[in-house]
Amino acid sequence: MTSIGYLGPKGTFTKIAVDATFNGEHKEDYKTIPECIDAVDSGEIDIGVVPLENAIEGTVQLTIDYLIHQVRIPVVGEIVVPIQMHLLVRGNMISEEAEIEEVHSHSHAIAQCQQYLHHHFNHAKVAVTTSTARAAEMVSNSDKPIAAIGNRAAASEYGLEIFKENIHDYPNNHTRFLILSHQPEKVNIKREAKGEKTTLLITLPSDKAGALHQILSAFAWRKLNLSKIESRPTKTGLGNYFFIIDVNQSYDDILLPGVKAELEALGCQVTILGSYPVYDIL
Ligand SMILES: O=C(O)C(=O)C[C@]1(C(=O)O)C=C[C@@H](O)C=C1
Repeated sequence: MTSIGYLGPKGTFTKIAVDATFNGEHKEDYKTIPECIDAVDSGEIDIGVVPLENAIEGTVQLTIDYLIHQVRIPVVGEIVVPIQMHLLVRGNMISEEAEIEEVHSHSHAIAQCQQYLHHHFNHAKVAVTTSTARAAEMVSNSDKPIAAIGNRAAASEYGLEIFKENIHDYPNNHTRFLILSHQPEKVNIKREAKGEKTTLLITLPSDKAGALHQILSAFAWRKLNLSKIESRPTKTGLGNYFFIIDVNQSYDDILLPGVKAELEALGCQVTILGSYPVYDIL
């Protein structure tokens, strides 16, 4: 049976992404994103699902850096999930905000509720956990007046109440998750894809005027639509970057191989991180 790893425990947004995309496969939870990615790389599990980017807070840097620097696992799919953050507490424990002494959650969830926390919980300690569901689990096991930021699934998984709904700072909130696997034939998804993407990792040859412009024109004159460009440090010194570029189409036989050859002729190093379908969970 195919096994799928995710950032756990049960009740994370990553688990929601997994449940909405895969059928009855064996699902294995991991405490951290690197542990989940390592398990895919070593073959302990067949597929891993990890968060990549949130509409409010941006890239999950731990994920992208791990995929660039530590392992090379093909991206075989993307899942876009709507995100609603709620404040979760133990039932009958808290009647007003002022009683809550601590708020716990994943750093990316805390960042998505920054304004809310600033206006309502300046009195409280805000603490980071390995995931939103881990925070919910902690709150359910504690007899202190503390709260977690998490989703509805975590509230029911850990028997918590929703003290305040939709506390994320901007309404149109989504997170992109990556499906990683060395065995694409094992990836069996129950949804229709809504599009295709290719992600390229590009290293510039040297600090040269107009280099980024030359890279972008290789896509532009072929009329390839980009949906994201991001730079991440190569970690070799200040000013040295990789560029990660998402193109809104699959790796075809002509256009993208043409881009790759053109960039290599300019002295760039080009790695295809994946060419994959995109699934939207509405
Ligand atoms: O902690 C969780 O529930 C996760 O699945 C992680 C994660 C993230 O890293 O971005 C996923 C979606 C939300 O953006 C907040 C947290």
